Amino acid sequence: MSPATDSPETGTDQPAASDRISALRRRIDEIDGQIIALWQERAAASQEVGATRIASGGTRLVLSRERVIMERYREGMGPDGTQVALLILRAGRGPLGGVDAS
Ligand SMILES: O=C(O)C(=O)C[C@]1(C(=O)O)C=C[C@@H](O)C=C1
Repeated sequence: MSPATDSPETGTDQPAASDRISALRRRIDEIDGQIIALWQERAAASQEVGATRIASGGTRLVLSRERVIMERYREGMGPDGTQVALLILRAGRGPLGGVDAS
């Protein structure tokens, strides 16, 4: 670890490459922060949808809607999109999901 930062070394001794890697890492850190914030916002929205539906006598899940979402991620991200969608949907279930199997 560098003493000047909490980020690991860039892995190269070449200054130009190291500077470029550091700049790209700053952008990656920004993107990660946005992904985390969006993940949390989505999970909260999804949990409110579920709570609202249950309170009005509906079901907790709507599997046809989940299929549409999984297809959107698969189309946008390729085969890995299905796994991403499953994790996103699981986050949205939150405390409504009952016992966590993980
Ligand atoms: O769109 C809904 O009806 C939701 O409840 C939200 C959501 C989701 O996280 O996208 C969550 C559970 C449902 O099974 C389907 C979708």
